[in-house]
Amino acid sequence: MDVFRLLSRSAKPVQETSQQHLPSSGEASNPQLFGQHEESPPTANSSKKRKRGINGGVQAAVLPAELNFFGNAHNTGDENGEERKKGLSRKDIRNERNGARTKAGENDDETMLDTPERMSVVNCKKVLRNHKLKVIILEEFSAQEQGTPVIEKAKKKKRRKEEKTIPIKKAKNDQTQLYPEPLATFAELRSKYGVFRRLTENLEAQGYTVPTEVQLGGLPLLLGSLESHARGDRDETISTKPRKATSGQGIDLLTIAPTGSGKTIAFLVPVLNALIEENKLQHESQDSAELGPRAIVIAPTKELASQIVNEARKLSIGTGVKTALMKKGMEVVQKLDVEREVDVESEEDQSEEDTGEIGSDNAKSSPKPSRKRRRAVITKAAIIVATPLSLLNALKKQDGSIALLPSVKYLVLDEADVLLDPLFREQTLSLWKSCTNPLLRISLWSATMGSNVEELARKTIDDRWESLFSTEASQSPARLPLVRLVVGLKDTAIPNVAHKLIYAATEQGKLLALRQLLHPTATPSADTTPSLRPPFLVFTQTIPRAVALHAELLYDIPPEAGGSSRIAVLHADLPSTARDSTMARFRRGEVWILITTDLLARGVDFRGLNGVVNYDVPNSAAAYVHRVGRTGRAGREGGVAVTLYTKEDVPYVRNVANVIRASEKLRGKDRDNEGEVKQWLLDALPTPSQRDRQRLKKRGIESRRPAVAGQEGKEKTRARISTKSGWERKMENNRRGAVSGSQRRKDAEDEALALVGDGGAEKSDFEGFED
Ligand SMILES: Nc1ncnc2c1ncn2[C@@H]1O[C@H](COP(=O)(O)OP(=O)(O)OP(=O)(O)O)[C@@H](O)[C@H]1O
Repeated sequence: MDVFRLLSRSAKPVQETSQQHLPSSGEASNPQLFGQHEESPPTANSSKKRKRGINGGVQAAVLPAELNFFGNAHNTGDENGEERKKGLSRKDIRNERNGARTKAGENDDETMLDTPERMSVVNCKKVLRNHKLKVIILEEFSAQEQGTPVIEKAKKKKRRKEEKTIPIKKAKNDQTQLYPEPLATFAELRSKYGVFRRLTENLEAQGYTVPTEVQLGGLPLLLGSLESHARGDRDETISTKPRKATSGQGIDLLTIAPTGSGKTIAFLVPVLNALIEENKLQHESQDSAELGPRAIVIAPTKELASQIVNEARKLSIGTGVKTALMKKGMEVVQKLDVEREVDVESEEDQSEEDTGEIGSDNAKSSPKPSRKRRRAVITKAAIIVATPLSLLNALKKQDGSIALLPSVKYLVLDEADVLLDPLFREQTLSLWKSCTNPLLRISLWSATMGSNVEELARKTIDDRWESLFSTEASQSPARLPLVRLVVGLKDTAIPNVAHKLIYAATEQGKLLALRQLLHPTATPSADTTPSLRPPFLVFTQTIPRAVALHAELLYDIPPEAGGSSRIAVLHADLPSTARDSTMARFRRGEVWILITTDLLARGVDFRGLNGVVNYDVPNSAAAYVHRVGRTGRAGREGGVAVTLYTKEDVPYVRNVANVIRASEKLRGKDRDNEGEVKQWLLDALPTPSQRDRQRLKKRGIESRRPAVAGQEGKEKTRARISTKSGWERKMENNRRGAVSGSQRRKDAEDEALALVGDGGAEKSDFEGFED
């Protein structure tokens, strides 16, 4: 069924241009965003300046075999094909490959593998550069510093400051760049890093062929030991020994990588692998629930949190590691103030608890919080995925303090910039501080990260360290370095999405423009930008606007195409079950147009999404990056991002225009006449002041905020979404007024008649006039 034809009222169906590759109809392309069409390394007489990007127009050069690690999405298939012809099963092929690199036995316990092939630093550098990966040590703690009591360190630090010598932390302009050996194939997870067989099999079962950039850069950093990463220009071979999860080595990582680039896998695999290893080391009979949760993943929305849980569960099948979504009524740790009751109750409910993990009915059926007979369902999951508030509520004790989480060794902040934004900052930092394990490893992930967030992360790591080891007697364990991994250009939208910036002048103009997008009347001719086709998301600034837009568009879809059931609205004011069901219907393809707020702007992964409409201009450049990043996931081509703007938005559109321009440059459209944002437009758009930008980020466009009590006239109605003109509204109001007036008069007359009837009770025998 052609969704577009059904949706369109156009007499002439829009013809697809040959360039249109729609993600929902086509095969997913290579999930890597950069590097596939890279030229061969420059020769002595070739220019140093090279054109990059997936559509850079550069002819794909044939790389020497030892460099061509990432063009092998097809190679892998071909090789498999060849080996299959030889009659080898997939498992045989895998074993043979693993065997070729390593002599790893069948036993998963044998995680230290033979030294596999290594890449030279020169090649590492080339590959990292081609894939636009940059790894920097933000904070490093020298060997002499390790194990020194903090008081001494502080004294030393003070002395250094006084002497104006090199501080412990390297100065910003003196950061050390790392060149970790990139992960060429997922098979290397096992052969080079000793990742557990079951985990790699689960990964393989998802059908991924090549690692994305963030995976090829991030996984070696998190799975290998830092000493193994080549530094600077030393051309040495690189050791990639698997690190023992419990040894406390490793790094804290801050990752900035494009939307849809597979960050979830990049943070889940190392955590799961470490937990499987810990499970193996634990005494078999020991109840894992006694340990408490060992990893916490924090995400800003319930939708993203449950998506991470699904991903983690798929990866951990058969590994014994449980993941739970934090839900109301679920307990994470035993809090002292409810301890006695918990002990009694938890014993009573032992059988129930055995199945008691996230999503199970146990969580739902947990009793309503009654202070006296509180029945705590303490989760046995090793990984808890939660929004900041849901976890904080579960940790809150009766006296208002927060219970500690000493068992947690891995803390992951997904969408870290928003979690450390004022909206969530206090909650996130409280949770971070409650993780008191000295071996805690933290990783922060997002597609956008301001320097203030980076600074806050560094400060929190420092403060936490000093508060944990502030006594002279305490000997601090080895301090972990803080590393930053950047993929592509920081704070830029993905290059595989086509952007459209449409001036609609007024609110009514926007509605007309959106209807025009839904039902185009003309065949796109010269315009090479693919048209918007369902399924797509529509973002509004506020919940009332999302609700109003939904009401306005509800009957725009013809009944033969499914009618109003094809369009839905999702926002934070809806009950949890309604949110879940709308998400499920959208994922199943039953809903084609989903109107929402920034609730779905971050992290949520809809694989076949064709487009995003910014009905209201996003509040910041970062918000734009995340909203449009809901399409074009995992390298899929054909996604479209449409932004409508009115004259009220003009002062702020530059933010968006700059992001579009940078993303088109990344795509190779850097000449003025090729891109959506022409130079004349950029010149004409005003640059918002810092204050304006901050105000916009905090409050959005003022006129679109819901009316508050006391607002009159135009102020009150400006946020309204409707195609009706003011005059039509007035006439409608007059009509409504007239109808209700006449109704009132009729009611009054009826009342009067009734009174007359009552008053004449004594005349009840009146039987009419005689003739
Ligand atoms: N190596 C891979 N090959 C193909 N697809 C992949 C690969 N890794 C992840 N994916 C898919 O890419 C999509 C995006 O992944 P994910 O949600 O982790 O992105 P993200 O980087 O977290 O995005 P965002 O910044 O929007 O949160 C998912 O559908 C995932 O299944």
